[in-house]
Amino acid sequence: MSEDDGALIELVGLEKVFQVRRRVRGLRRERREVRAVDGISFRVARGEMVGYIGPNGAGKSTTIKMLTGILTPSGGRLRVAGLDPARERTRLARRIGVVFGQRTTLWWDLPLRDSYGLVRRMYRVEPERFRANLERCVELLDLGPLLEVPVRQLSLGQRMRGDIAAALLHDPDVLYLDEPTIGLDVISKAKVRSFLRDLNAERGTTVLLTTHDLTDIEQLCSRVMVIDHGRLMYDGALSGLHEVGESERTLVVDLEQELPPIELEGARTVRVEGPRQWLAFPASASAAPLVARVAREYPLVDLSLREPDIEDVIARLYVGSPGGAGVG
Ligand SMILES: Nc1ncnc2c1ncn2[C@@H]1O[C@H](COP(=O)(O)OP(=O)(O)OP(=O)(O)O)[C@@H](O)[C@H]1O
Repeated sequence: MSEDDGALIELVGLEKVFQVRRRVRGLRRERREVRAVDGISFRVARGEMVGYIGPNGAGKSTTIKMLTGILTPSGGRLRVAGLDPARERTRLARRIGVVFGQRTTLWWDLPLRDSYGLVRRMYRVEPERFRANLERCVELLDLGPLLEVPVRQLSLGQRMRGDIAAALLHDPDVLYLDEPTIGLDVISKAKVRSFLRDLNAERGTTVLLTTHDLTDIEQLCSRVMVIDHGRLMYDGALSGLHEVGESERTLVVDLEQELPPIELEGARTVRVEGPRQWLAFPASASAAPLVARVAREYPLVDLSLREPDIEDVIARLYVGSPGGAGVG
């Protein structure tokens, strides 16, 4: 791959196998292989913002670690910004930024400003560029009042904003975000999301986002990849998940009086509460014939249609996979 064809990240049949030793019966040990990433291929073009989701243990972190060069793949090919991450880790570090929601890359005892100074020296960012980038991050992430505060005194939301700024001071082409909104309150989440949207729109920064919060994906990513058991289960628009997840829509009907569960072909009554009943039917089917039949055969007062909840769709997708688990 060259960077000219627009792909900034390219994986071809990527694999990572861990050898784990388990103690079995007394002192005997058994070797076991864990295929954490089991032949994954995808391309991410410059400027894309892609969600990378899956249940716990699916292989997301292992993929990200290979993309940053921390782990060496067991098989397959991998290029990021035209570089081989494991072999050219130092050169790659100048092109990527990484934010882990669960841990900070900042120095606990130092005020944010000093942490940023260290980042500048580590990445040898030119003073002018550093000043401009810092100014921009401070303004957009509301960091002004926090610059002199030691990191250990920051709230989780403040620290996360501080971490995001630290990952961007050297103008990376690619930003990996691992659970960037985990544990944040509603306002902090909104701030982080709006900053990432602006960053992507204005700078064209390519973003790969791992999250368990589907609102992050809904609000930020036009494309989502679903991984389970180290394999790519889905790669496409978030809306397309409804089709592969065999999701259902729900017709909520209010009848004139309490009645036994409605029985109609092509729908099943999933809930009855007094005169209100919930009818589930395949999301791919049209609602019109069902509505017409309910109206014809039952004393109807009102009705409404509910679209499938994306969380349900993804949970279904995981459950449908071999040995699948629930949403992590
Ligand atoms: N260093 C390691 N040694 C052995 N097995 C590992 C190692 N790192 C990860 N694994 C295993 O590889 C599989 C994938 O783990 P990974 O951390 O990539 O999943 P994940 O999708 O990031 O999960 P989570 O959402 O819980 O962070 C799991 O079965 C895990 O136990």
